[in-house]
Amino acid sequence: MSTHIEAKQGDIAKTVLMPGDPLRAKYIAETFLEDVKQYNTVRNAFGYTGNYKGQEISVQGTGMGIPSVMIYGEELIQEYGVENLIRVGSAGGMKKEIKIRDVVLAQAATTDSSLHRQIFNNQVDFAPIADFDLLKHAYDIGMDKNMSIRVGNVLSADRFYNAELDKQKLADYGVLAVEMEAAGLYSLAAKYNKRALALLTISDHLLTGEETTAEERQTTFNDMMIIALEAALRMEAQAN
Ligand SMILES: O=P(O)(O)O[C@H]1O[C@H](CO)[C@@H](O)[C@H]1O
Ligand SMILES: O=c1cc[nH]c(=O)[nH]1
Repeated sequence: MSTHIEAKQGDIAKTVLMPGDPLRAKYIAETFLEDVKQYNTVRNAFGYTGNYKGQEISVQGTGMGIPSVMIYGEELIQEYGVENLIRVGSAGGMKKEIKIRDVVLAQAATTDSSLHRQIFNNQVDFAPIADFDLLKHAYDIGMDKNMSIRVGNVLSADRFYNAELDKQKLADYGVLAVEMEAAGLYSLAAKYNKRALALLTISDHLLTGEETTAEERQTTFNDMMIIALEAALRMEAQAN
């Protein structure tokens, strides 16, 4: 048991899918996994372990924002020996080439969080990046399945509501989408020499104001979940 997770040692798999929304964790477990056991209910941050095509995989809801995802990431790595951390989140599109329902693979994560200034004592602006193997597997899987995949930089914003932020400048510099956790997850993976990737389904668009319907969200979120699960299988095959 760790501070925020009540699982016993051995209850959590080496690869964990990490949605912000705990109900998305429940949905993934119920829809895609077999022989599911729930290992966490603390703070309703639901956590499950089950089998996907014979491979043990866990799903952990992380809550919203860098502070929250870093609590779960830290405990999963430090207390439960997790190796692969795969965020499956929603994001807002920031560039006109990015369409609602696209799945963005966050190759890097820019942030307005002070996280890296604190870690590196203001010496550098650290660039948090995805694990290349995870990224390549996810890209290959998405392309093979003819899914609408985009790869690039995202913004991990500290505030969901931030009228002051110059989003146009970020878009001009190639930032594809905004979400709230990837930079923290990537930095944690770098610190502990683990692997992390954020897959993000575009649920709304900051330029057009367009939003997905609940039904569309479910179908496209499924695409992202399938990519994450299949990438997890490839990581396990690679490790063995
Ligand atoms: O859908 P999730 O994974 O929670 O991700 C996005 O949604 C939340 C904001 O509504 C933030 O956590 C953001 O990163
Ligand atoms: O953080 C987020 C997530 C989805 N959509 C947004 O606009 N921001």
